[in-house]
Amino acid sequence: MPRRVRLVEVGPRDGLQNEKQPIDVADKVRLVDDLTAAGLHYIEVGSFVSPKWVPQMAGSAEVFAQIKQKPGVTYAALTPNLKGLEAAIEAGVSEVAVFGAASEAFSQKNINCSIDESLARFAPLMEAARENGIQVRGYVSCVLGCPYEGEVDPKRVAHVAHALFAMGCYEVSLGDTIGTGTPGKTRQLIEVVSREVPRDKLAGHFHDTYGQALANIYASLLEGLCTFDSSVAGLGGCPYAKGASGNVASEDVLYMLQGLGIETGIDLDALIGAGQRISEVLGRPNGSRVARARLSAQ
Ligand SMILES: CC(C)(COP(=O)([O-])OP(=O)([O-])OC[C@H]1O[C@@H](n2cnc3c(N)ncnc32)[C@H](O)[C@@H]1OP(=O)([O-])[O-])[C@@H](O)C(=O)NCCC(=O)NCCSC(=O)C[C@@](C)(O)CC(=O)[O-]
Repeated sequence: MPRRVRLVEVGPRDGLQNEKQPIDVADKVRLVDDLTAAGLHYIEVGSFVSPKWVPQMAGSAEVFAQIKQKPGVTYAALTPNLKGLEAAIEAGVSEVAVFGAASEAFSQKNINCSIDESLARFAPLMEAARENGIQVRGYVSCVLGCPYEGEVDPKRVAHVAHALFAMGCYEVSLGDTIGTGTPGKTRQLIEVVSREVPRDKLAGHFHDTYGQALANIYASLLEGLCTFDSSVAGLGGCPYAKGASGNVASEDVLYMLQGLGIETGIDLDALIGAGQRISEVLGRPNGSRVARARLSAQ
């Protein structure tokens, strides 16, 4: 079991990208600033993708311009291609993420190209990122199931994860996009993928659609992973995975890690405050069970 875990907060991006209602730039900025104040060291702020595909992320450059960036904290963005990277550089972003999939059908639906084409698209992005001193993280979606193809062979995940790692992604986040994974399958997946990418270069990204996310994180901890993506108040879903609920709530992950005596450097009360504020802005119940329990006990 690791002594310290790194939490990658994806709420402002993965969480908000799926919202139907418009969200003001000021509310997004407040969310990121609240997360910084809660002690997060890595915040995925937005994405530079086609506004026709994901309209909610269209204001990402303005959000980056207005957030208060604290030294030592990484403020990252998703970029699907060179055009996205150029927009991110223009907005002063210092770390980006590329996103591929282990399923052909999901790759087509999400980024309008095959897996091989996506990897070819990432190559010039990686080169330009290197030239500009920008670190690149990689995502693989559908690692434990695909909304269009069903079961996904772990070897296919390992192939894409290895390709991303080999082209220069410093870390590869394994996305259970539709949350169908269970702890045994998660352990098996990590066992297979870690033959191609070292465990300390892998992260877990679990959606909680089937209520398995915390169990899957625990299983991943047992397998030696020590980086996890999560979303404050359990915000989110995926625009290209119908019915997918949010990422596991950051507050719930933090509570579990604290119970295991694992350090993160994050203040749970401040995080609960951030999650409650954005839930009220969105007019929806707080998706964190820990937050709901704590707030109802006040
Ligand atoms: C990848 C594309 C652009 C391909 O979309 P395309 O239509 O094949 O792209 P294209 O190169 O043919 O260009 C078409 C138009 O898009 C524009 N365009 C092209 N690139 C960009 C860009 N970067 N920023 C802004 N505009 C762009 C381009 O300029 C052109 O504009 P037009 O001439 O028609 O006016 C599109 O499919 C897209 O934007 N997809 C994004 C989908 C997305 O953001 N999904 C959610 C994130 S992934 C996720 O949530 C999963 C994850 C990471 O959390 C892990 C997990 O849980 O699984």
